[in-house]
Amino acid sequence: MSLAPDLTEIAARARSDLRMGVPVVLSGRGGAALIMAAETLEAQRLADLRALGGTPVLAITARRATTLKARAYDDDLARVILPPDVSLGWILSVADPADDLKSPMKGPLTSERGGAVDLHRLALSLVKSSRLLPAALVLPLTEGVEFARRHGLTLLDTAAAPQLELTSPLHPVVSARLPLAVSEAGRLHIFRPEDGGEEHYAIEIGQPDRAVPVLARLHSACFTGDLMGSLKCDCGPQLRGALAQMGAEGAGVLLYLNQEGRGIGLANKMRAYSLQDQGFDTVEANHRLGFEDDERDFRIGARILSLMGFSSVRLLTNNPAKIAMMEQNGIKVIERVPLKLGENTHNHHYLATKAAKSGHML
Ligand SMILES: Nc1nc2c(ncn2[C@@H]2O[C@H](COP(=O)(O)OP(=O)(O)OP(=O)(O)O)[C@@H](O)[C@H]2O)c(=O)[nH]1
Ligand SMILES: [Zn+2]
Repeated sequence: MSLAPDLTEIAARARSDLRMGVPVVLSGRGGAALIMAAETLEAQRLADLRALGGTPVLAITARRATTLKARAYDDDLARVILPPDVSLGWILSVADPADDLKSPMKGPLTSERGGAVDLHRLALSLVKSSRLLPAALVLPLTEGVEFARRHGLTLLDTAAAPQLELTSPLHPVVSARLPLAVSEAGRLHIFRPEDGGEEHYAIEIGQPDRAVPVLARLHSACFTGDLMGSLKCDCGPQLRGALAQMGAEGAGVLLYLNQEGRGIGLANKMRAYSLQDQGFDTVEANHRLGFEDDERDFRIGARILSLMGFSSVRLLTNNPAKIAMMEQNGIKVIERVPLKLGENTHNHHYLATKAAKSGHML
């Protein structure tokens, strides 16, 4: 055992740096690069980056590139070449679709073609998992180790692990009795990832028999719906409805997964809401921001169920992707239990879009 952080831990440090606007050095088989998140970039750091010379690019996802009509030569991402007089405002307007309709012409944007893109791809996964806008400045470096040491920057060297797994293993921390309105026999369990990231919770109702399928719900955090009573989605009524059903049956498990906004974070979800006010639906808004429809990692839910000793569930959901992910990750879905609650005039279109575009069962 070493006192030094392992790669997953260094990746977690890198995410904190990117959120603060501090650059990170990536190194791998394809060379080395200095990266910065577009969202947290400051004018002085952009000037410092320019002073280093070389040719930085702005890595964006193919989703964002489609909206911007930039060529994505690298399948899932595009490397947009910075104009010689690049400004902070230009970078932010490529990264953030907020003003796309007001000032549509950012280009024409020219994309880089050929060469290795592993580090660009890693940069985008890091900014995405930092819950920032999916856009990163990437400047190739001739040498990474000494550069990182000289500037005191985090160095993430993936040469030994090109397929770096950014989802960290989870461990139970504590559980305690929690009497609830739906059942006095409630218990709250806390699970913490090894990399110090967001904790996830499980509410166990009663004492479900591990040998039979348990009534289960994988609920993704929705600050607006769960706590504020937002009418834009159905999360609050679904959360309370699922707990009520478990209380009525006397047993169940509800996972409260901190994957706000289908995994894009609350700030990005609010960006998506602004785009929805400009006329885009929930899926289009995610795409314009540069995200996939759903960025959640449902392996987390499957792992928590396994850690709690459950191997088969009666899953409360209308989402076929959740069922597929459970099955792929070792949890048998014996039955789908529909959960249709909370439709209103504000979320009618949102629910219809989920049915039409994400295959939700009505
Ligand atoms: N990005 C984005 N996320 C949203 C939007 N509306 C709600 N959400 C998030 O979507 C998630 C809702 O997840 P779930 O309740 O698991 O819903 P689901 O995937 O439709 O599946 P079931 O409810 O099980 O059928 C929460 O994390 C919400 O914060 C939106 O317009 N955009
Ligand atoms: Zn919601």
